[in-house]
Amino acid sequence: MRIDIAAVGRLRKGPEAALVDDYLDRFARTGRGLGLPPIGVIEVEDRRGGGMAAEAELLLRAIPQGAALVMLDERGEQASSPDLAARLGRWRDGARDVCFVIGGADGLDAALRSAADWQISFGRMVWPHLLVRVMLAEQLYRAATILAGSPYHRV
Ligand SMILES: C[S@@+](CC[C@H](N)C(=O)[O-])C[C@H]1O[C@@H](n2cnc3c(N)ncnc32)[C@H](O)[C@@H]1O
Repeated sequence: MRIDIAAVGRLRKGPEAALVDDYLDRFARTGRGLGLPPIGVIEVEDRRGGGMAAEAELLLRAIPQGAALVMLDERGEQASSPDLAARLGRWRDGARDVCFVIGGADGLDAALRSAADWQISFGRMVWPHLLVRVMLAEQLYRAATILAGSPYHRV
């Protein structure tokens, strides 16, 4: 099984990068005992001004073939943390790769979004993609702690 975050844009050194690294490290440590691999980060950047369609093409080329696609979008399902944990456990038990996709400043191309196995929302407001990467990393760590039965997540 592979777990990746595929994102448009480069996360440069700074507070967001430090937080993402911290949560991904914590996920790797917690996940070791659960049969969950460390999370990979795939970044794409369209330098030719091709917009969302060009970004979508770059993302599709970078995303592991056959992975379950979870798109981050404000119009998606407002899932709960236990929902995410349960799905993560099922992908693991089914040895299914999974890739979480975060768009750039313009968002995710509609055609790409329609290819998603699941679209999840962190609320109806729009967040900057760098903060979404931090929140997703924390939610994936939280999901691992739920699967581990550790007290990090309070019901
Ligand atoms: C700045 S937003 C994109 C612009 C936004 N789609 C719009 O139409 O204004 C960048 C990316 O962050 C993610 N994102 C932003 N807000 C989100 C939310 N509330 N829930 C889930 N993902 C979100 C999505 O992947 C989005 O493509």
